[in-house]
Amino acid sequence: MTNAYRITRRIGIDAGHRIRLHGSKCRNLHGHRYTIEAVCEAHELAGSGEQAGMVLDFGFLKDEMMAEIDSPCDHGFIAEAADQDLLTMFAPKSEDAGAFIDTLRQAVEKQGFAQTVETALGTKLYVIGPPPTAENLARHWFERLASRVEKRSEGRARLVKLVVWETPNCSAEWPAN
Ligand SMILES: Nc1nc2c(c(=O)[nH]1)N=C([C@H](O)[C@H](O)COP(=O)(O)OP(=O)(O)OP(=O)(O)O)CN2
Repeated sequence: MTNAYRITRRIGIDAGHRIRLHGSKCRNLHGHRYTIEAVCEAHELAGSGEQAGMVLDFGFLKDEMMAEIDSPCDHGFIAEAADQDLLTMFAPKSEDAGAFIDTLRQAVEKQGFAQTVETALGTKLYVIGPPPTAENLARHWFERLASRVEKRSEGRARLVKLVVWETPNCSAEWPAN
């Protein structure tokens, strides 16, 4: 296999979550300062234009990570679609909780996630299918970001890994190789 250039861009977001079925403290509502790293590779660097000599402009990569990760999730709450009790807490008082949750689940089914600020407190809610562990978030954000990297680099670069640091000591990455 031919060698490749590799770049990494890091962003940080603050978000709340809980691991519904966790046997210990992580079933509580709590927050993390997540650090998210996107690793991109290209076999050749851009030969001309403003990205000459680059896999993908770090600034462009940041833009895409902000749009896909920061904008919907920063200072929001990340929930699992099956977490009925939690989603009921977020349901606006004016709306039937069942209908609110059904709408979120349909969006998750259709596009892999749901996002809204039409919640009881008007706060950001981001819903994914599986429990919001570091592993699942790494895979989720990888899948959301991959096509953006390809498009923004005009097909030159590909996202090869997304790493989620949930605490300064704990990270998960997708894919592992
Ligand atoms: N493999 C995983 N294990 C755990 C996850 C996870 O996403 N993947 N998540 C949690 C909890 O969300 C928890 O907040 C983090 O766990 P823990 O390391 O126990 O938390 P600390 O605050 O003790 O972390 P420090 O870095 O030691 O401060 C649990 N497990």
